[in-house]
Formats: sequence, C-alpha cells, structure tokens
Amino acid sequence: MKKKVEVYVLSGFLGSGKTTLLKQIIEAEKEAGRQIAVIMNELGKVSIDSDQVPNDTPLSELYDGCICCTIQDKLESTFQELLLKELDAIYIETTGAAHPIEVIDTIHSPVFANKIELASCITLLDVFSWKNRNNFSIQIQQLLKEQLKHADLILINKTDLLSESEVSSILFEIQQINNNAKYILTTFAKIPSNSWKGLDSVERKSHHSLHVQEKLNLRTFVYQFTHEIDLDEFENWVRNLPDNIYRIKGYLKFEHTSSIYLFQYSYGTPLYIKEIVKVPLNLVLIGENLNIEKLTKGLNNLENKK
Ligand SMILES: Nc1nc2c(ncn2[C@@H]2O[C@H](COP(=O)(O)OP(=O)(O)OP(=O)(O)O)[C@@H](O)[C@H]2O)c(=O)[nH]1
Repeated sequence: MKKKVEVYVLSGFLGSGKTTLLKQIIEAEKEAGRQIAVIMNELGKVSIDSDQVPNDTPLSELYDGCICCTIQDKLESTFQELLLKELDAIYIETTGAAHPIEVIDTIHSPVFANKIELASCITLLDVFSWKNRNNFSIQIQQLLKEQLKHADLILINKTDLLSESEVSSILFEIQQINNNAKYILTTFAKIPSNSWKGLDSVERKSHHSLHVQEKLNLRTFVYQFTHEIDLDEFENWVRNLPDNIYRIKGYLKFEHTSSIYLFQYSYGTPLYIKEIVKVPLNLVLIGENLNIEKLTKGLNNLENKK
C-alpha cells in the first residue's frame, strides 16, 4: 500500500514564529531529499508570508478566513489537489487565530483516511506575549491555552526577550496546561533537525470552540501605500498604536532609501528587512475591535506629510 502523506500542523498565536520555523523546516526537508507542500492560511485577503516559501515548494494559500471555521471546505479541496502530487509531507501554517483541533479534525476526515496521517501538531509560544497575556481579551487568553493544550510539540520561543528565570517559570506554567507534549526552548524557532518528527500524539479531548468570526473579534485590515513615507513619522505612529493591535506585517518604502522593506511587528517589537524584489506596498494589521477609520486616517497622514 502507498505510504500515507505526513501532515504537520503549525499552530501558535499571531507573531509567535510559525513562518520562521516553517522556513527552517522547508530547508531541512529539502536537504533530506523529501517532497513537501505547504498550506498557508491568512486571515486577510493578502498574504505577506507566502513570499517566504521558496518557488520550488508547492504552496497552497487559503485567504480571508480561518481554516478552522470559515474555509474548512477549502482545506479539504486543497488536500485533494495536493494528493495528486507525489508528496512525503504537507505542512499547514494556520493563522494565529486558529484552533488547532478543528484543523486536526479535517485531517482525520474519512475521505483521507488511507491517504494522509497527522504526524504532529507543533505549537509555538511567544514567551513575551505570554508573560503579558493579561493584556489580551479573555477569549484570546483561552485560545492561547487551547493551542498549547493540543500540541504534541511546544516551542517556547523568543526566549531571548526574557530572563532565564522568567522562561523557567513560564515553562512550569505551560506544563500545567499540557504535560504530555515535548518542549523545546528556542530563539527564532531554531530546533534540532528532525526533532518535530516521530512524536507520540497527545490525547485530544474536549475543546472550547473559539471561532474567529464568532467570538474572538480578531479582524484584519489591509492598507495599500501609494508612495514612500518618512521612517521617523512611521515609527512614531507605531509607538502610539493602541494595545488591541497584535500584529502588523507588510511592505514599506521610505523617503531616505530606494529599497522596499518588509516590516514585521509583533507585540511591540518592530523589525525591518530589506526586500530584493518589487512588491506592492501592502500593510496588514491584525487585532481586536480595530478602529479602521482611525487607522486609515493615521496612515493617510503619513503619506500626505510628504
Ligand atoms: N526576538 C525574537 N524575535 C523573533 C523570534 N522568533 C521570531 N521572531 C520575530 O517575530 C516576528 C514574527 O515571526 P513570524 O515567524 O512571522 O511569526 P508568525 O507566527 O508566522 O506570524 P503570523 O503569521 O502573523 O501569525 C518576526 O519579526 C520574527 O523575526 C525570537 O525567538 N526572538
């Protein structure tokens, strides 16, 4: 009988490091000569992370909804398409708002029973946002716990942002939530090769359903810049953002340079990476109860201050 395709689910809240991990996994799998495909799910209508996947890796992108609720059917048809290829593994990067068990349910659908198997659910935890989790709504705090509870492997990531003792006490807290998973402390999601494979699956019991549209109030907003902006003014705008914005990613062009920059912001930490290719200047903002009017005004101001 044909070997089943291994399916790995990458879970974790917005900005926890899923794409950072995925890039390393793709490289490792390529070196091992394995054929893999990637499914990326984005809450909004545009994807920033898909540029991070090399062109020779089959990539299916599911936009504008969370796999676990609004586009579960699309996930099934994506599996059907991918299964026409000769693959060893499929990696699914869920949105930060996804509940892993809903994705896992689709993998266990009878339609695919002899074709795919869940290899492991890997959850990344951003220790810095976990430490400050009381700033999140109760629903988001609940989601963070659910993402941890159903993981076979937990990467306690961004350990560079806290002291050793803070990380140890977080590890202790996490073990109270899921005592069966394997744990790895990481920075930039660096893990030993193959450490995500061959894990025992945790027993998945009841879960609290937390769907993006129904309870979380997580929304995305995409702003498209038409021209370059001033870096200092942009940074000032970022500093004054309200607490309900958890994640920003997108492409920006600044007045002092002709290059385009990938801007990454997760929970207070901004990062700029020079881009080589020409891309539309889309900025994606993700948060709860977004005040779109105010955000648009602020961003318009940055463009008009030229
Ligand atoms: N300081 C620090 N930054 C990290 C670490 N891991 C990832 N980052 C940064 O955190 C930001 C978010 O990382 P991503 O890998 O894009 O996170 P993600 O989970 O894919 O984000 P979403 O797709 O929005 O849910 C990026 O700027 C990363 O470079 C870490 O260990 N330490």
